[in-house]
Amino acid sequence: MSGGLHVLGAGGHAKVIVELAQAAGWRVAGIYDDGYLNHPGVLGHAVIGALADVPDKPGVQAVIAIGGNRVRFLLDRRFKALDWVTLVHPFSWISPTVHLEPGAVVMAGAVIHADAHIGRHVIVNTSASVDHDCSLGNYVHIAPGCHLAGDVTISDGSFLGAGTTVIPGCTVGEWSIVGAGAVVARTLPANVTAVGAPAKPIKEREPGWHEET
Ligand SMILES: CC(=O)SCCNC(=O)CCNC(=O)[C@H](O)C(C)(C)COP(=O)(O)OP(=O)(O)OC[C@H]1O[C@@H](n2cnc3c(N)ncnc32)[C@H](O)[C@@H]1OP(=O)(O)O
Repeated sequence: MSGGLHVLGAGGHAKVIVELAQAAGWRVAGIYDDGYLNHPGVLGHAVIGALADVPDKPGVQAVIAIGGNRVRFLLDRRFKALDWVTLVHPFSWISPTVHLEPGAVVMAGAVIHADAHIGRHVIVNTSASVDHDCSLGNYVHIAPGCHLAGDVTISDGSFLGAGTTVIPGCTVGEWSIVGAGAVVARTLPANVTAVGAPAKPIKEREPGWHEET
């Protein structure tokens, strides 16, 4: 932790990430955002440059503080050399059998049970629970208050809105969006937006939409 933590993004989510990092013992080394000019700062920390100014070198420890899954996917692809850290809030609980991939963040009040797998740059947001044997793919975001029962799979890039519940054994396909308050009671396909209880697709996107720049 000696060089401190470089934070990519300076919006509302960055406020939560900065406080999470500090609670976990990190010093903020710098915050970067393309809207850095005249930025008021993040909780007293200046925004020191654009994303292009991030020193993309081995040994530079960093986290992406942007809630949009596609943006985290693109930044992970852009910054090849950074050492992505995992951040775990001291007031969360994670089974020692859980595997967290680089860049994953776990907010206050979250609980992750045995043998869950948490992918790259995943956000397990405030007071979410992830039960035994769940698998969260890369760039997933489960918003505050989501509850995943056992053996659930959330595939790469998918977003679960606040308060979503997923029943045991269900899968959400890649790069799908589930509306706040939904109950996922059947497996959902990739690249859809689904809402309601039970959650049903209401919109569909072309596969690969998240790759477009
Ligand atoms: C700390 C943080 O803040 S983390 C961020 C947490 N953020 C969230 O939880 C936001 C979750 N987002 C939502 O639920 C959004 O409403 C989305 C993603 C489902 C909206 O998707 P869009 O494609 O923009 O849908 P749109 O707003 O056009 O709505 C389409 C229809 O679905 C309905 N709808 C939208 N959201 C929901 C929902 N959560 N549950 C039920 N119905 C919904 C709309 O009323 C609309 O119905 P209508 O066609 O009968 O008028």
